[in-house]
Amino acid sequence: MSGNVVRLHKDTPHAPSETTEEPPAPAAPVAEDKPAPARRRLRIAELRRTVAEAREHDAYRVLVRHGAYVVGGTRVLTRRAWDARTGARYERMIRAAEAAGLMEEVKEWEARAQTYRAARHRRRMDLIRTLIYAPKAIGYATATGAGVLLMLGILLAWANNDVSDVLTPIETVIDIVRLVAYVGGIIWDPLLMAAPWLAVAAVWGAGRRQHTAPQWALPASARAFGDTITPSVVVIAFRDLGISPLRKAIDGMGDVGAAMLSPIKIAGCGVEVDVTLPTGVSTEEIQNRRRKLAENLNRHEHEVFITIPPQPRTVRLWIADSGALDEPIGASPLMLSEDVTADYYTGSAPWGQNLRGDLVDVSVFQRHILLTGLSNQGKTAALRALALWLMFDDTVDFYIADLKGVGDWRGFLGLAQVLIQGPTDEHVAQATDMVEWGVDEMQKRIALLEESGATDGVTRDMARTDPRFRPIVLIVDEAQVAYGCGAKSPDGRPYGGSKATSRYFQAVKKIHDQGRAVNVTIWEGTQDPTNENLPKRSREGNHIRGSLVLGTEAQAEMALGEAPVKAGAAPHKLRRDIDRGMLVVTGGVKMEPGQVSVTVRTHFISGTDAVTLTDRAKERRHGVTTVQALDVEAPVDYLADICAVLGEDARVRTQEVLHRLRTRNDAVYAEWTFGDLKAELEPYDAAPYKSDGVMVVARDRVENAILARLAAMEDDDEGEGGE
Ligand SMILES: Nc1ncnc2c1ncn2[C@@H]1O[C@H](COP(=O)(O)OP(=O)(O)OP(=O)(O)O)[C@@H](O)[C@H]1O
Repeated sequence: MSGNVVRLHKDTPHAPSETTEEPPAPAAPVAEDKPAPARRRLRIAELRRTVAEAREHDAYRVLVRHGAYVVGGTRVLTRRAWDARTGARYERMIRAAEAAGLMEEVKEWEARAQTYRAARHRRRMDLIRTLIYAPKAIGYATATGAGVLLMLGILLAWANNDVSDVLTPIETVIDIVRLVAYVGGIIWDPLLMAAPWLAVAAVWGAGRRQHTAPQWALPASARAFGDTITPSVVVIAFRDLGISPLRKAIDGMGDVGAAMLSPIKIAGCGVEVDVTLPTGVSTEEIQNRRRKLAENLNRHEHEVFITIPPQPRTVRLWIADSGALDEPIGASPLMLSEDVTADYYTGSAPWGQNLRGDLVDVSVFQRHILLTGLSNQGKTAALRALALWLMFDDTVDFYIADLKGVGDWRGFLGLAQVLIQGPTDEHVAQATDMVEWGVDEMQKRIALLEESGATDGVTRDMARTDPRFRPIVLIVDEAQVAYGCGAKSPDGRPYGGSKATSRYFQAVKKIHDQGRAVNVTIWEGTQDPTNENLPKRSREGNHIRGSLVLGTEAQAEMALGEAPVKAGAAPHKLRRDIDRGMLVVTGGVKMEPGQVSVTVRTHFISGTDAVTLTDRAKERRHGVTTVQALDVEAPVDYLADICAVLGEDARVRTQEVLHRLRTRNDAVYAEWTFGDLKAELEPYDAAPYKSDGVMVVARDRVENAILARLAAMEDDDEGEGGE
């Protein structure tokens, strides 16, 4: 049997040019089958595997370790010697300062280098002068020495009365020189032979002290060294980030790379350090390589936080001690004392700890709050923790709508004025009614404040003594249910959405706009934000925005705003299900100048503990009857009422229209005047006009107005968002 074997790759080793019946050699059948690049990749992979296996062998590691100590130690000592004899050190410092953009330091090091060079020049000139005068000086010294020895000899001869003693001192010196030469002759050879070994021992010692071997070859104790965050660990982590200008700059700095770093400070269960970046490297590039940086620092990604401090071209790293973030934080201070008190105006709620381990208190005074996060990560618990503190100020009233309704807020029964619990459209309608009530209350208060002529808004004293100004906190948990509700109220307006007619959204917006100053605030908890379930305008009306873990950076921007996320706030980098209760917060908490967000590990107050606390607060409040179901009134539709009272008449006098409206709904229309009627109809081009000398309302115009309104609502339904 015969056949032609066609080789597609001519560079295949041993490719036969002729017909062959031999089967391929069994030694490398797979490799031979593959094209050259694939074979090369295969070989590289094999090589890597071999190297990795070799690293497992102790003997190989010892060999590499000690070899690297010698090579590295030689490098270290050579550099030291070179530094000691030349201006290289100054040059390096100048390059480091230049790379870090520290121009003041550049000038300082240039001045030092100049001083060093001038001193060296002086020393060299002195040496040359010495060499010129050396023969003469040696001559003088020899003659003087010989003269002194001769004088000594003469004195000796005189003392001993023996003329031969004149030469004794000179002979003694000659004997000593001979002895030294003899001893030198004996030890010179062994010294010559031992010298290389002594040199090797010296460089080996230097290499060992500096850990110049690769990490894998180091003994375990020295390898653990990598867990400690030292300046060189940080510098090497940055150098190996894979950013070329950064690597070049750090290489250029040599062993003074630490000039980029501020002192490394202990901060809670980790350390904090500011790193000034060389020119050409942006803070954003560093943020984008968080995982790699963390790995270079021997940490998990979640253990390294990168923020942007106010100084330009600087990143601030907070690096957790390995595993420290997985340790729970202590119980809430609310659980530790039975005498907790709260003050809406002057106090702040104990919420948790920041990463430095400092307590984080949040002031909720006249602040709207928005907490977001993926489901089941601790949003309700974090929001509830604030209410569980504030309820100890018994001048504060709570109006709560829990649109999940599984009992998370049950403890507030008998404490809150209103507690709506449930996820249906009916519950959304009630929640909307509750928030709209908040708007009415807010407007009443604004009018009252205006009338009173108060100049400092609602003072603490007013809030405590005048029930009309008691702080009101409206809480809507799972607010995405309200924003996403498709149901409409009887007047045709939707509860949900973000349109001009959306009832829940509009009510929240009004409270965001004006509620703060009159002690009407709203706190919302929402899940998994999107533009649909949390409109932009609603997000931005809040003073405190906090986010638990989220899926994407885009969501993080929705939750917290673009600026904090750009500055390093990263709820999307938290770990789902592991970092439960960990919140990235903007506003309301103490921050350093220029800081825009704080990562807070919140204390967890379980449902049972929450009930213990609410029971305690209820005792102090003496029985509040909580309304659990609002009798939602169908909002009045004026246009529809006017149309109805016109009946079959084509035109009806305004006086008659007002009379018929009163008959239809006296509670609403008893006080209506011609002005009210005109104000209602004018925007629809259906205002009363004069006909045969009397003011009338035309039925066709009112009907057209209703049709136009209906069409506008349908357009709204079809259109997008319209925030
Ligand atoms: N601060 C915290 N520390 C540790 N674990 C927490 C913390 N807060 C909440 N958890 C855990 O997370 C679980 C869910 O909490 P919570 O009900 O507040 O989440 P959620 O985000 O409101 O959920 P959903 O959106 O589905 O209603 C709790 O049962 C608790 O086990």
